[in-house]
Amino acid sequence: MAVSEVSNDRGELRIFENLDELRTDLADYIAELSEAAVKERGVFAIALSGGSLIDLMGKLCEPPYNKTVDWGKWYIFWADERVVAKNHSDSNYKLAKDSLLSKVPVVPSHVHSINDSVSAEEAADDYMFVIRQLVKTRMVSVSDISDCPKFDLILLGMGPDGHIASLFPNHAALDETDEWVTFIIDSPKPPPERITFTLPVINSASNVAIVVIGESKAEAVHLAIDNTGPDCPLLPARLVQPTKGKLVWFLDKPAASKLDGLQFSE
Ligand SMILES: O=C(O)[C@H](O)[C@@H](O)[C@H](O)[C@H](O)COP(=O)(O)O
Repeated sequence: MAVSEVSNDRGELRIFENLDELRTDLADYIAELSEAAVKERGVFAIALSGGSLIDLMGKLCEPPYNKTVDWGKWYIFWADERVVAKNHSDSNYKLAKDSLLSKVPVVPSHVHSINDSVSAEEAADDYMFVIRQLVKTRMVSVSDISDCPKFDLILLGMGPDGHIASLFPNHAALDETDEWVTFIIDSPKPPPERITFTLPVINSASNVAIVVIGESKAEAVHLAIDNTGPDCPLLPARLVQPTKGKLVWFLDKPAASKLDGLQFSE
């Protein structure tokens, strides 16, 4: 149960007393969206990120979710990936596989990780091609206002600098509007080579969740959510504004500690 739930023009904020409550609510949220998408479209297209998010999704491997979620209907993607071998400890695919995907009955052919044997540029092109094929067969929906894929859910973490996926502050990748997937070779967070969904794809999703824990992110959470002045830096996380979809923030109390005017109610 969130200690505070508020909705404003930056989406719905769910703030939790402790990580166990956050984990349970996150699992419920994902399970409910999965059920709704499977009912409506027969499949659930979900994109993951790396970092602490994957550990926070851990409850999905436990009862009741491991049995009640329709895992066979999941189509799994990455909103961003490090361009390393799939068995490398930096791989977001490996992180998700080891901690989550290997513990639930997903269909291996529905797990769409990047081609790890080519350059970052080729991996981005290749990933876009893969997504395009799945849009054609409507395993991934298409936005009715852009030609972008419309994922049922995109899950993001956020760094202390306000980056989401592999879209970093002041990086040219933030301005990419022609491609669905782009690449960078100078990530400030190692490793340097990454591919990432672009903002138009993120903002075309039906649902986007940004999951942030820890005091080191409190300032970025404030800058990404509160109505700050024009002199404040424009963080990538602030540019997450789903056009028609719904944005939900999952925060623990330390991450939420610098939000303006927050009243914690029991
Ligand atoms: O591959 C990556 O590095 C991630 O996708 C990245 O966007 C991550 O989600 C944030 O950096 C937050 O990571 P933490 O939650 O571990 O701080």
